[in-house]
Amino acid sequence: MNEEPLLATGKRRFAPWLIEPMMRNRGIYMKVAVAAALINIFALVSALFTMTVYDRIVPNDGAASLVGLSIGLVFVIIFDFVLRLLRVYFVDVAGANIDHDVGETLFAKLLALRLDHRRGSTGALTGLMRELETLRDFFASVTLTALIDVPFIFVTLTVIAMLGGVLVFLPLAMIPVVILSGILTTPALDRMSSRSLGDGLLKQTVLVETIGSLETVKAIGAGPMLSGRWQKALISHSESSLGQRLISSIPMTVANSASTIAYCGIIIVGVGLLRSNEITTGALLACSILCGRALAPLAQIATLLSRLSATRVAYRQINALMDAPSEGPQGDALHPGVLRGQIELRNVGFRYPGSPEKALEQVNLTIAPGERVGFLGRVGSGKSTLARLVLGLYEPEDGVVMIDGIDVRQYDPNELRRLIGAGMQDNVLIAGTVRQNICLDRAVVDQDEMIRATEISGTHRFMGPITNGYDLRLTDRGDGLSGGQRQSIAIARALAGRPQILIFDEPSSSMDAQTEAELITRLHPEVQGRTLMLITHRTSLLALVDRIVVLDKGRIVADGPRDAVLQKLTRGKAA
Ligand SMILES: Nc1ncnc2c1ncn2[C@@H]1O[C@H](COP(=O)(O)OP(=O)(O)OP(=O)(O)O)[C@@H](O)[C@H]1O
Repeated sequence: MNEEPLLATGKRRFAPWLIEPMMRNRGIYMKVAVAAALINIFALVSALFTMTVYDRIVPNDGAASLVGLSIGLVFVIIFDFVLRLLRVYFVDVAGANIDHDVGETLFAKLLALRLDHRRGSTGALTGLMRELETLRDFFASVTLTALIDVPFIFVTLTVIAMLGGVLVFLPLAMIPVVILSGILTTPALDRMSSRSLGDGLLKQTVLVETIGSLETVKAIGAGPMLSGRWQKALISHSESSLGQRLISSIPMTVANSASTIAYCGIIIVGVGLLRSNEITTGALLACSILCGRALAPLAQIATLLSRLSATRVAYRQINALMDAPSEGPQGDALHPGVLRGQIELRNVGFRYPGSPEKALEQVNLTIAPGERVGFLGRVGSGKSTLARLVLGLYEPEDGVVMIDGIDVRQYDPNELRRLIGAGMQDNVLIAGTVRQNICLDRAVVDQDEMIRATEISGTHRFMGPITNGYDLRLTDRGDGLSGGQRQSIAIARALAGRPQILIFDEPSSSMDAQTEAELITRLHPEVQGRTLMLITHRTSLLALVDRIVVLDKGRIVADGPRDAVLQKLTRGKAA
């Protein structure tokens, strides 16, 4: 089990993966700012309308003026309505754009992530990707526009001061109270958001693990154990989420109470001022309305602060993923057009992250173009690891792995792997049709090439005769097919496009002897002239190779012509 912590710590700077999409949307945010500014100005109008009605129209019985004012007010209300709708629309558009751009960068990063720098389990990584939604929710939230409202708090307060004099001190006094409540709760909220995210990832880990291997979980009776883990994760997550919600509600509640206190204060003090004729009734009413307007953004800022906390935690985690090293060279990668097929490992040593033992040690091996080599060795001797290093999935700790005399780290990893046909041990198929699984959107693999590959691998025999054969939809990992059928499709996938290098890791382990024998007969002409690395425990497959390399505890212990090595091994066993 991976013992690394799920959550990364530190680093707060804003990264280009977020800033650049935000900057690309600055035009939209400008429109939001203009709409928000106009909405704030219109908010003053209704208060001034009330004041005019009470101070000028009621005493003078000016019905005509009231009609005129009301018509003006209707226009203002319609404008305000349209602007509010537009504000929501623009913020949503910007949020969706940022979500799309960041999501694309994040997925590309996930694909390019060096396997030795992968943190946490599959479930935790899935959970981390979901945190993108927290970021999107923040940038697509209208609450964000509260920031634009902040300067207007002071505009509104100035109008209150002009109309009600000392009354302005009541809402003014509430501002530091609300800000202080936000500042004081932020550290606890940060801690709770971080804990809640960690607990959420733990929950996701149990969930993904259980769903991904439901059949095995049921078959081996691991349900109660996983139920226990799920219960624990649920309790922990609901506790931390509760704490998070509770703390985040404090500044919001303070803001609401502060608004009520200021409003009541204005009425109480205002009545005194009214009696001493220092203000008019209209001014008192306008001040009480404006007080609510002035403090409303504060409640929104409090909401923003609580969202900011969760967003900051999500940002840090995603940023840690973005900062992890990517595959391929730092500078310009080499783009191999074709490969000759020469493979060389020079003094290669390799250790899996966190493992005390080396999986490979001082491996020296040269495979000439067109040479077909079988790899034998006991369980855990390092055969699959060798294949992973040739594919550039991991980097060697010592020495160098070269293809056609070039360090594999210099190549563009995707292009290199497109030129190598690989059938790895687990034969995982991707959700989609059988055709998609074999062709993988590769231009070089047309329908004829697909059929040619499936005829060799044996897939055509079971997919050809059924109605929707190649369009049969597979669920993720290829569940719904037998192990041997999955293996056959994986072989077709590797052969399609006639790659110059072929790597097979136990290609026939799930096949019966008859199917395997037929596969060997069909593969024989196919592998001629290609470089073949064939990892196997089955001696029957060795008919395909001319040379055998034997590994033991990560070292090469025998290397030579097939029959000579096999004889040596048989003699060794007999002795
Ligand atoms: N992803 C991994 N993380 C950590 N250690 C690993 C990982 N994969 C393999 N190992 C370890 O590396 C060593 C070599 O494993 P490898 O899979 O290369 O052996 P193998 O010869 O292919 O075995 P098998 O015949 O069982 O497939 C083993 O000790 C194994 O425990």
